[in-house]
Amino acid sequence: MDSAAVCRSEQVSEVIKIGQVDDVQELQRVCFSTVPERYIRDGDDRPGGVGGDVRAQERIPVIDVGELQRGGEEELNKLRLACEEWGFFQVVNHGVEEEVMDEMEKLAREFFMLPLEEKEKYPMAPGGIQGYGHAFVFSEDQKLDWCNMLALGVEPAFIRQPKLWPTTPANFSQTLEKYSIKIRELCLRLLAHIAETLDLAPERFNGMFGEAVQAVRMNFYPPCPRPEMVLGLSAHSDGSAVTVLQQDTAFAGLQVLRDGAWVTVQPIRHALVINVGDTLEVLTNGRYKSVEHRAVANGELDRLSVVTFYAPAYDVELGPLPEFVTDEEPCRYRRYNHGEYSRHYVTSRLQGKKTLEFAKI
Ligand SMILES: COC(=O)C(/C=C/C1=C(C)CCCC1(C)C)=C/O[C@H]1C=C(C)C(=O)O1
Ligand SMILES: O=C(O)CCC(=O)C(=O)O
Ligand SMILES: [Fe+2]
Repeated sequence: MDSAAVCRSEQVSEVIKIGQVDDVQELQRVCFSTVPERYIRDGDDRPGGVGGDVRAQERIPVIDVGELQRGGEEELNKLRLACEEWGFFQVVNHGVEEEVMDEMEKLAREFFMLPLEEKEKYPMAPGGIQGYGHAFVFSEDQKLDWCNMLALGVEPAFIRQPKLWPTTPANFSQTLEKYSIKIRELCLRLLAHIAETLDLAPERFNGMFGEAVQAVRMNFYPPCPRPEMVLGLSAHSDGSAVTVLQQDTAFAGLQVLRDGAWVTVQPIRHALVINVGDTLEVLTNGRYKSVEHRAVANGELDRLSVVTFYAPAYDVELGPLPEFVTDEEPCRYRRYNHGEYSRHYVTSRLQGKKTLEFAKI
């Protein structure tokens, strides 16, 4: 693409038609003052839209995992409250070394800074889920997110598509392996503590997940000339059991829906953001709920997030655990196969919590 191209709408739509519809970094590079129509959200769907108040002052809870590991009752109570009332919290003293996090962030950033031709060596197939591109786009009239993404299956080995793992920058794959091992350990610890908050045996969740699925999605949000009109990432809940999100501290781009308003997650350097996914909502019969969240773009700054989804194996059958089904709390979700849910999730648009209707009774 010619970087000196004059910014006319025909040219922008040509960019879209020649298959670069999703590459917002290219749009930003070539034509910085214009945002193509497909990215412009309808009023209510915009960051400041009606019914979408932003409460920037509120803070999601911060949990000290070291304290949980030491058996701290107070911290466990904080975790229970965080899961019950927020579905979102940040963790500190989480055991993932800062150097490992920094290296992952650096290499992910370097990947997104590569020329488009290089990144396109790892293409996400249309309607696909792994590789570089835009997932969750299924029709021409669908609004697009102001985001580029690289998504990769990590564990178990059979979900990996090694051809989609970048060989540039050097060490990307090695670093992702190392990072994923540490994040997996954290997921195991967190699920054990979450089980404790529910008076379940610590191994209860992991014991039923089989060969758990772990996938990573790296989201890059370049600056946008009209950030008030676009979304970096559409509102959604995650299909996982838990999600671990690492974000840079440039600006606060992640927002969580709470009591009808969007609460901004203020980045804390080297903390990780954790959220309850749809799987835990089903297992706890809605006691802990997956929460809608979205990302917004910024006029001057870019933003990177590295997101790990941790979920049961595809062959696991799920439904509310008997402990959470009582006369007062009747069963709210049917039993289903998690592989089927994963398929349903990745073939649906990101649209709030709509995907979970799959499981609702
Ligand atoms: C773009 O990808 C996603 O947003 C995503 C996909 C995750 C996956 C892969 C990249 C490889 C194959 C496995 C899996 C589908 C998990 C989101 O993941 C959510 C959706 C489900 C279901 C989940 O467990 O996490
Ligand atoms: O980038 C963010 O802050 C949000 C990312 C996210 O929610 C996701 O990848 O599922
Ligand atoms: Fe998410």
